[in-house]
Amino acid sequence: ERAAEEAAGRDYMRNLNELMSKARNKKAIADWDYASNITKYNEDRMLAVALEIAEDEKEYWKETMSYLWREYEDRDLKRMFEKYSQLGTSALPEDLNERLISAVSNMQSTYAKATICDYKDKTKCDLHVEPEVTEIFAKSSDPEELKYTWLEWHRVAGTASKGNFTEYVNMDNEAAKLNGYDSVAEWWLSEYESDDSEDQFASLWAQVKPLYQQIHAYVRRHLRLKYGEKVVSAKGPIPAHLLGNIWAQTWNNVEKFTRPYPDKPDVDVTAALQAQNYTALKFFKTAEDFFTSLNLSPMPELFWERSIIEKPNDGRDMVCHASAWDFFDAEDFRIKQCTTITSAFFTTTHHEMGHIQYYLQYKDQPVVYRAGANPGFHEAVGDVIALSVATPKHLRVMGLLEDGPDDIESNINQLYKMGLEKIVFLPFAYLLDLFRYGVFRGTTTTEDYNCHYWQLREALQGVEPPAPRTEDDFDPAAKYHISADVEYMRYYISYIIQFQFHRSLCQLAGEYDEGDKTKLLSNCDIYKSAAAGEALGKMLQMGSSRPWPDAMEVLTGQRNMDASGVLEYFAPLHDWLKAENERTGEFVGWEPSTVPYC
Ligand SMILES: C=C(C[SeH])C(=O)N1CCC[C@H]1C(=O)O
Ligand SMILES: [Zn+2]
Repeated sequence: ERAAEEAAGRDYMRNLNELMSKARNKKAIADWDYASNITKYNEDRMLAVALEIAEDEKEYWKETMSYLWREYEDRDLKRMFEKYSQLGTSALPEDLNERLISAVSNMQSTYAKATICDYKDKTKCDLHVEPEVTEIFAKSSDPEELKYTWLEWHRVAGTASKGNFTEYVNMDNEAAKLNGYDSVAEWWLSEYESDDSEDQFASLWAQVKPLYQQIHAYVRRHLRLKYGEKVVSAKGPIPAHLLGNIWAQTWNNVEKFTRPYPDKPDVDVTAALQAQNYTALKFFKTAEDFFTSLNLSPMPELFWERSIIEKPNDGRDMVCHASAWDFFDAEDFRIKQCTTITSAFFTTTHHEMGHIQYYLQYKDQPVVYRAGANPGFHEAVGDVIALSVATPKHLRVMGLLEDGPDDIESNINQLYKMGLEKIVFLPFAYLLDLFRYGVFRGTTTTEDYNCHYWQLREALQGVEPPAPRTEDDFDPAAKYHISADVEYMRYYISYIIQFQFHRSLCQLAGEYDEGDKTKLLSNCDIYKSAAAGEALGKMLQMGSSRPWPDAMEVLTGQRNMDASGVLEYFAPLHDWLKAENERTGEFVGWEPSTVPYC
């Protein structure tokens, strides 16, 4: 009897995966058309398609729940039913779903259309966050210009979305409850398939916090030397507008005037890329070449035809924030990004192509399994490749860096550059969703959004706003992912596990060996390693068909996330920073901010 039931369930599931492939394809097309050309027509069509598909999914769900899948013996079949039993936002009554979709698309279009006037030329008022504001933060060292730009961007892109954000939180929490969760926080956490994910995340932070505090202290000292102690105090948090990035999430742009050994030859990768006439297309072809050097998949013809790799100059409004898209038909995969020729975008291109590679590797899975083993895995694929590309060894292979000394000082400089991207980012990524967990759970109310956000920014990141803030401001929405309802803990996890993946791949490539001090993890390049490529491909092909510890085990032999990879990679830098901060007597950590923001 049960066998017959399961056989019927198996047939049903095959059919449902086909139906869902078509539905998700239709939705992806409508979402893509809106994101790549924000017009009323495209917004209305995106909404109509989403509501139509939500109604279809409600029907499928009733049928799905009529099967006795909880008693099935076939674990795989049971897992598929379990995933489909999560209806998501389609569980909402149509009117509430419409309010949810509208609130998010209003925030998205506010963010995409937001412009500010130039500090030096107040008649030039068409500056977007990409590329103009990003470029100002990369190049300016005028504290007044940076403060003005920071305040204006947070006004036009943050404050403007406070109302829609509250509507989105209320609607999304309704959907969470209809899916059996207390709030969206628990729903997002369920993606990590452990009952103690929050504790795991906190334990990871405890492991890396000492390293972060050392690099924070070192950078604050050099910013104080540059801007003076009226602008940068000796023991307080660092003002957020001086760190080379509008969100202070990575600090690469302060590297050139804060590096440990300034007289060692340095490579300005951006200048080298521009000098060698790199184009957006060449960024993509170079990234593709790395993946094929590992015997992984090339980009399909359709990818080159349908991707948008540069900001169109037809004046349209679009979502410039880089993204990679699966159209769930096993053929159509695209990237949309407004590439500029900088080392940051060279890295981003590898990051986005990592998503596409994951889509390609799991494209033959049932559509319900076409996702990362957990959201952090999807963000880690491209970054793992970029860790090899960023090594002096690989940059020389590419002709972007002349030969130079491979001495200790150069290695510390290299680790410092990587630390400004990878260590610095950890508290930022962690706090962004600690903030939203609090909002979804109601421990942060509409009256204290901004206060709680800045309390977390000070407590974990040791940064403070460039000027007083009030609850009339809503600084969180000035970050794309908050305005676009994109979960962010995935990046925090990615920046931890990518070093576990990197270590295993380097061992497989013969580029690293724990006992061999001459093979530094930070100088490993897996380029052209078939062994590494095969192991990576095996993990990626699994998609979300198994719990993520099974996928991690396939590549690393480990079944848990831990900071051992990142701590091993940066160990020489950690030692150097501790000695340097002691030598200079720099206070490690920070005293409370004196800027009013609550
Ligand atoms: C490049 C993407 C698209 Se998935 C991105 O949003 N990233 C990649 C690094 C962290 C995060 C960010 O920009 O905030
Ligand atoms: Zn990504």
